[in-house]
Order: sequence, then structure tokens, then C-alpha cells
Amino acid sequence: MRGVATVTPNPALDLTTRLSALVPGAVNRVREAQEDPGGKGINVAGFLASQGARVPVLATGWLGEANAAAFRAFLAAGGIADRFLPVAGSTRTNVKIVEDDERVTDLNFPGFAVDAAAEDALAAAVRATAAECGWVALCGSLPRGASPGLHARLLGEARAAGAKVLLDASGPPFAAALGAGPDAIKPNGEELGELLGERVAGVADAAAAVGQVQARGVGTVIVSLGAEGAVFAEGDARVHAVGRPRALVSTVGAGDAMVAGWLMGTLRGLDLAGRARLATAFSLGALSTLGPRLPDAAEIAALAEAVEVEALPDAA
Ligand SMILES: O=P(O)(O)OC[C@H]1O[C@](O)(CO)[C@@H](O)[C@@H]1O
Repeated sequence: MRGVATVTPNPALDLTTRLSALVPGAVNRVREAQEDPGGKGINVAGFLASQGARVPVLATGWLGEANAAAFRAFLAAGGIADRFLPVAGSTRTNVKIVEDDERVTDLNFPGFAVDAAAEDALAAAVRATAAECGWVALCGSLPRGASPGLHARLLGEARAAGAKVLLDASGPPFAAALGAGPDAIKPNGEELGELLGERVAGVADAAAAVGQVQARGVGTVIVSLGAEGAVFAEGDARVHAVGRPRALVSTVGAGDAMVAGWLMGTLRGLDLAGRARLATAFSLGALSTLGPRLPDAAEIAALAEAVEVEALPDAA
């Protein structure tokens, strides 16, 4: 059976901390802290594996060799095929500060440095990994030294190996890879707005904007909108899905969970509304944990039942 792979060029050890209120310029005492191997693709792979993907889950990208052990142990524990390539140095630590009012401050660091030879090696690894997969998710930022066109190049490699590609990135690497026509993308409203040079602030804006991206050759567009849920567009069809979390602890990993839920729905052969429901449930599940983690499959199923999915008017 064909698997699903994620690519994380710039993973991170997530140090998620909790305090009552962050006071800039003062000594802040952390009440609770948690460390998780993370980075967008690693989170997506972890979520898929932990929810019972029933197909092989593979993960590739780069890992700094100085602190690769925690990542490799996480992948092994989840039964995820580890195709990461080592590079000199350490994988970054990203700090997430969660306050009692649920505000999250992210300190995302630049990461190790890579060169052209490392890019060639990753391109080959992506092609080989994608050959075993139906879907490949290209996720997150690029480390120092990587060319802005790397996601576009990796997209081409995955597709040449016969896989479909979901892209979850931002900034110039996202814009560059869009030109290669990914099968699916998952920007948040702000990222979509930045791409189109307009404000995408809610469901109506998102539903109006998705067609512009589809016109560039993208099949499915998922726009995450925080508390307003998400808009899912495929062909002319558009649906809006929204739900309530059991508890609101932190938003860390909620976008990655949405990607994982959508891929899981795709693996299960669900229609657009079904995939929107499951993707939203995964995302809601991530909100009830401090770091990038999900509750168990029974809890996700209960959340999915309660998600409201409405069809929006088709594209004209
Ligand atoms: O690659 P980026 O855009 O810096 O994002 C990485 C961060 O995003 C997450 O995947 C989700 O917040 C974290 O695990 C990670 O620290």
C-alpha cells in the first residue's frame, strides 16, 4: 500500500513554556515547560502515525547531527520510517510562550546552515521517499543557506516519483512553489493575504480569495482561520468547517494537525465535507494540549462528530 511522507527541511525542538502573563523587559518565571521534537512535517507525521494511518508514514528532511537522537527516537517510537539526512550542527530549538489568556508568542530560530550539495542530497531523498507514497507534504520554513526555490524543486521531485503534493509553507519559498502547482495548500488567512496582497480576515474573504490561487493551478486550498474554523475549496466546491475545542490550552501545532487530518481523510477516501470535518477535529484536538500533541483517536472522533460543516456557494 502506498504511504504518506512529510518533508521537514527545518525541524525544531519545541520548548513550549507556560506562564501567567509575559512581561517584556522583566524577569518572567515559567510555571510549566514541555519539550517536543517538532517542526511542521514532523508534527504532521507524528499526528498521522498516532491516529492510526493504516499506511506507512515516512519522514525526511535534514537533522543537525549534534542533537538528532531525540528526533530519531521520536520517529522510531511512532513507527515512522526515518529518512532524515544528517547535516553539521544542531537542529534549532523554538520557544513557544503560552500565557494564561491563551496568547502564544513564538520565537522561531533560523536553524542550521545547508549548502548546494545538501540540497542535491535532499532532492534525491525526496524522490526516493515519494516513490513509496501516494502523498508527500512539504512543510515549514527553510534553513539558512537554502535556496528560496527549494520547495518548488522538491515538489517537482515528489511529482516525478508519482506522488501528489501538499504544500504548507509561507513567504517567498511558498510563493515560488505555488508556480509548480501543488495538489493542495494550507495557508492561514494571513499567509494567503500576504500572497495575494489583500486582507483575508474571515470566512467570506477566504471563500472569495481561494479561486485566485486555484487559478494558478492548485487543486485544493485549505485556509485556516483560527476560531472561525477553516474554508476548504476543491474545484468549484467550497465548505466551511468550525467547531469548539474541549479545552483551549495552546495553538501550538494546530495548523499542522489540520494538515494531518486532511491527509488522514484523504487516505480514508472521504469526500470534501468529510475531510474538512476530520481536519477541523484534528486541529481542535491540538488546541487542548500544550505542545504539538493530539488526544487519542476516540477523542478526535468525538470532536469530529461535533464539527459543523456547511456548504458555501460554489465558485461562479
Ligand atoms: O518552520 P517554521 O515556519 O519556523 O515553523 C516551525 C514551528 O511550527 C510548528 O510546526 C508549529 O507551531 C512547531 O513545531 C515549529 O516550532
